[in-house]
Amino acid sequence: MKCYPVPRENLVLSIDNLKDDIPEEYLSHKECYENVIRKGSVLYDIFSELSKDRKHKAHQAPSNAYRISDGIMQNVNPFLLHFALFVPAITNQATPEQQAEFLKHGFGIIGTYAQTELGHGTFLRGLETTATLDLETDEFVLNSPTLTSYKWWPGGLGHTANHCVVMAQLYVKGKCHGPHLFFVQIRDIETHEPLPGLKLGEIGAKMGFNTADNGFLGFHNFRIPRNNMLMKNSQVLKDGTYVESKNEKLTYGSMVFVRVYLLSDMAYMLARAATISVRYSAVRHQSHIKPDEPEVQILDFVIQQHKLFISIATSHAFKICGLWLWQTYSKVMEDIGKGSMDRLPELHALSCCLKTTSTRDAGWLIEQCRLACGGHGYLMSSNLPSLYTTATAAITYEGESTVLLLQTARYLIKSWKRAMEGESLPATVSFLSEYFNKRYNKWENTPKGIVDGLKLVVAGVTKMCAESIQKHVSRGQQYEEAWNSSSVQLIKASEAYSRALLCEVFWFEVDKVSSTLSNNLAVVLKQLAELYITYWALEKRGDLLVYTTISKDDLDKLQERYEELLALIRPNAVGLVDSFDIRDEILCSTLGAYDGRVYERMMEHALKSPLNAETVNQSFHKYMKPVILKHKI
Ligand SMILES: CCCCCCCCCCCCCCCCCC(=O)SCCNC(=O)CCNC(=O)[C@H](O)C(C)(C)COP(=O)(O)OP(=O)(O)OC[C@H]1O[C@@H](n2cnc3c(N)ncnc32)[C@H](O)[C@@H]1OP(=O)(O)O
Ligand SMILES: Cc1cc2nc3c(=O)[nH]c(=O)nc-3n(C[C@H](O)[C@H](O)[C@H](O)COP(=O)(O)OP(=O)(O)OC[C@H]3O[C@@H](n4cnc5c(N)ncnc54)[C@H](O)[C@@H]3O)c2cc1C
Repeated sequence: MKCYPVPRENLVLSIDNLKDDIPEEYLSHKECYENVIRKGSVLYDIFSELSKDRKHKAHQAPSNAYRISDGIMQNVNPFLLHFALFVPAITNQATPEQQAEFLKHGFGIIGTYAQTELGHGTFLRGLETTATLDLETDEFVLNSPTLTSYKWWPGGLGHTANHCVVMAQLYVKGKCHGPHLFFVQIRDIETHEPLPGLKLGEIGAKMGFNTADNGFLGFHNFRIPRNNMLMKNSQVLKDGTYVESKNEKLTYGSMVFVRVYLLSDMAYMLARAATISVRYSAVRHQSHIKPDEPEVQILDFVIQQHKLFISIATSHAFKICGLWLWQTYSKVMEDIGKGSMDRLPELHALSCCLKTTSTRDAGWLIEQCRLACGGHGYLMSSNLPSLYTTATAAITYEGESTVLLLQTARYLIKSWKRAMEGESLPATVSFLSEYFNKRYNKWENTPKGIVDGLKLVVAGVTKMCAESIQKHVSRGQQYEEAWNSSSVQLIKASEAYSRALLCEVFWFEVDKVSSTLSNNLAVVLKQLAELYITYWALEKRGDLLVYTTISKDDLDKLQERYEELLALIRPNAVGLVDSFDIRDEILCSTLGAYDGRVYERMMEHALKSPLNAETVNQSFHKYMKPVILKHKI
């Protein structure tokens, strides 16, 4: 994509529309939506101008351009779903002819991804919306047969989108073929009124994501052409013949795409939080370390470093693992294009557990960054509350975290069985065979040794799960019941697996590139990678004591090394967050701006509160005064 400034004369709306008179947090729910549409429409116009030469391609990494909207809107862009899922669903699931047809208007249509329903989000096979082929008219008839079948949650569906990709149960000649995707227009392009046969609205205020305009949608005998089913993988022919996909799970491909991408997105969210809290901790002086010396920068407290440096390290871990996972994704998609589905289960397993761990970690680490800013972190103007609610939404959307971990566990158990049967396994799980064949070394107190130890934990917990399932089966439970009985341990296996993966990929990728970097940079990157791995070894010390030969003495040495690393990173901490290179306009934080004018910015922002527009609020005269006067002696 060419990144030149768009000439103003090419834009329908003035760039001045991007400015806010009142900070977003003081607006009502409705005003907030209208405000982000005002700003979002300018951005949409700019993005479409910038993308004019960019051809939509399947499995293409998202452009970073959308980061700009993080600065323009402190909340979520209601057009996000258009870029994040609507267009990718079409490019990945539609035939080339359909893509040309559905995307011919480019940015002239605004779409969303309507899959989740009131009654089902996780269990896709349980979705109730139906798409029934009418052979006579060559159309599908869409219906929402129950209240629980209403689409519920899609971003931008409430008021913004005029099209969507809908997941519905496909019925042909009375037979259900399971969930399939359909391209559906939902609003008139000119009037924006919902089309007849649809019931459309917004689902109401949420914990965060409030400007995402999440909506509901019901269908009543709503007709679309047969060709509107996305037919790259499976087809319905004019005579009603159903042509099966090579793998029915390819329909879930758009979710895999976003799950893979979320790792990089979480790296960025965490970089923003770390930048704010590390800069603030360098500006703020409070309390003494030595009683007779001046008050210190709070960043000099080792416990503050412990709270914050893990966020810097984790952001790098996610960024590097995100690239690795993206490359894996691209390779698997290329293979699928050539007809080989061999690595699809592995990709699914990797993307499920890494999406879960990265979103969960980002959530609690952003919260930790907020707490590390004391009271001021609680202010909306710090931007940490907003970062937190946006990041934690990702723990649930695009696949609920427990559910996705159970998907990875399924793969681990299968792989364990294959190891027992002597089959060779993909590189990402080959350590299970080594464990089964008892080929493991004595504990080694190095990053590589820790990575090996974490893999032993995965293998040990996976073995325990397999035995637990077997035990329940031998006591008379069906396999699926035994699975449910063992689910606490299965989650543990998946969590351990994602931690081992993150540590391994981070360490080995940094090691690999370090020879190409300047010595200074290589040293700092390695310190961050080692900090990350040592942090997790100490956090998981219980598991390491159970499943490896680590000793108390080894753990004491690791603790010592961890504290050494904090001290080594301390002088570079501000430089490290500066190197994330996030502009103040995108950081949107009174606490974290580059110039360190924390207190001045806080006061300037406080004065923007509508309550400060007058010295006495009218509610005083209306309500307080009569009460005060009544009780006045
Ligand atoms: C300017 C540019 C801007 C660009 C912007 C980019 C920005 C990105 C940032 C992100 C922003 C996102 C915004 C918010 C979006 C939220 C959207 C949503 O939530 S949308 C809604 C999201 N909703 C969800 O995520 C719903 C979650 N639920 C699900 O995905 C499924 O129901 C399920 C996977 C849980 C089960 O499915 P089910 O059919 O019951 O399957 P079974 O369990 O019976 O397993 C049978 C076999 O299938 C296998 N397999 C399964 N899946 C896959 C796969 N994908 N593949 C391969 N294999 C798969 C499985 O391993 C097993 O294998 P085996 O063991 O037999 O060998
Ligand atoms: C901010 C936000 C934006 C969203 N945007 C979109 C969108 O654009 N488009 C869209 O289609 N959807 C969207 N969603 C919906 C989202 O994808 C679903 O909410 C999500 O997939 C979780 O499904 P659920 O709500 O059915 O949770 P549930 O599955 O009902 O989860 C409830 C509890 O049940 C547990 N549970 C469920 N099944 C199992 C199981 N098999 N084993 C063990 N435990 C289980 C879960 O772990 C959880 O604890 C969005 C959601 C949010 C919060």
